[in-house]
Amino acid sequence: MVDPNDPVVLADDSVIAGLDYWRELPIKQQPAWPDADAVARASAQIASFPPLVFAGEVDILRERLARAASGEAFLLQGGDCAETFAGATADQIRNRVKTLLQMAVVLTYGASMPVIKMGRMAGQFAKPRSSDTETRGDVTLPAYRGDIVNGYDFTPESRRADPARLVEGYHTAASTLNLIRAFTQGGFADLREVHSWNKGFASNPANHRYEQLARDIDKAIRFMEAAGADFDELKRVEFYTGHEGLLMDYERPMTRIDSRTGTPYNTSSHFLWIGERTRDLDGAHVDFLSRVRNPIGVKLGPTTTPETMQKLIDKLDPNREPGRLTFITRMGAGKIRDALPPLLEAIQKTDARPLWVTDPMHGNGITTPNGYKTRRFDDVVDEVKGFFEAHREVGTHPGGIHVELTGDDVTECLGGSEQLDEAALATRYESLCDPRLNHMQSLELAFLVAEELAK
Ligand SMILES: O=C[C@H](O)[C@H](O)COP(=O)(O)O
Ligand SMILES: C=C(OP(=O)(O)O)C(=O)O
Repeated sequence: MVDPNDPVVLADDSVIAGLDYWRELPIKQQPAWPDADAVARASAQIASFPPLVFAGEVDILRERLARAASGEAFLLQGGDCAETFAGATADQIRNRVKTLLQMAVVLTYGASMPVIKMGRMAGQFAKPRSSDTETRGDVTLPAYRGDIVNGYDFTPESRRADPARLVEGYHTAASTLNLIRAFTQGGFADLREVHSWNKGFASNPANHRYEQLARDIDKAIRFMEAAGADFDELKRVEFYTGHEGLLMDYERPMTRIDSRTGTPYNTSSHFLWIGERTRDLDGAHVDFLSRVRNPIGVKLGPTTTPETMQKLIDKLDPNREPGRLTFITRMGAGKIRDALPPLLEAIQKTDARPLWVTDPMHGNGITTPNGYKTRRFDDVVDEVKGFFEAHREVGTHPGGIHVELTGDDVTECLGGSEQLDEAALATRYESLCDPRLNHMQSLELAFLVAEELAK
């Protein structure tokens, strides 16, 4: 039995109270690994690999998120529902980064507000599922839990949880992050490249609107350059990573002791969130993530009560540290206007000031008669509007948006100005789990959010 205050001796001999107490607690959504020794070997190997992100970067992000929580910045968080190993190609990573940069420009320009850019990238490999199994015809197999656990192909071999995937997950995250860093630090993300981010995407109304905005930005930059401004600072952008902190056999060995402060940081990504299915107050995920220094997000669905919210705050942010806690609401378009205001009102009566972010995707899932999991773009837009309305009503800050998106022209969500219909879903549905906004729908959403922010 582990005592929550017992010191835990880590591989590097640092001693941290309670870091492994989660092992004593109920835990959800973990794979049924067939070979415990192989998992232990894979975890030990990961523990010996270098960190993917550094504690100093994590601290800067916390400061940035604190600004968003107080209404001085806005968080844009987006990327695949489930990253795949095969999808970690230069083209796909670049398209996602370009899409996020374009959205960030639309938001920054439209709302005159700094935008914190964060990819659901370089680690979003593990998925919680509604059911442990999937049945097709008369065959039942383990559900696909993300590439870091098992394969998507519907065969017993592929669906078997394979610990070697943990190590592959680390390497895929490392190469993805390497490319992200090259794109965002090496000149590609320079604001003077604002036009080139639009290149390669199919012509559509959102792209045209973007081109117009890019021309305005260009003009402003040329004017400032002529006036002697030094734009070297524009060459690099801060870009952070985040994923669901779900798979403990990956997250625990990626947690290291910061040599500066002697405290634990999860070095798999800058930001981690706890999902709607694993945010039990007495569960393993909340306990473990309460003990790392990274900024932490928690998904809040429509049944969240003010009492639960308060307990999550006390557990995850006992010191009320600015930027530490983000609530990501995913209520559903039909529920947000009723479900969110009571939470916002309750928080106003406390000393807590979390960052509020809307996830307009996860409460709006539907399945079409032809069997596709999808979302209506109109519902996504409606939830975003409901989020802003609720904050305006209560007087709190709408601080960010969290979306599942891709830079590719997939057909996974219904609607948008291309008016994708049910038949179109069959043409390019590529997500292995939930449907993502395509490039155009993502840009359209950014324009809408910019308008809401500017109101
Ligand atoms: O992304 C979120 C969840 O992993 C996903 O919605 C679960 O989908 P399922 O209900 O098909 O398991
Ligand atoms: C599983 C997810 O969301 P939620 O926990 O809100 O269902 C997700 O964001 O991938």
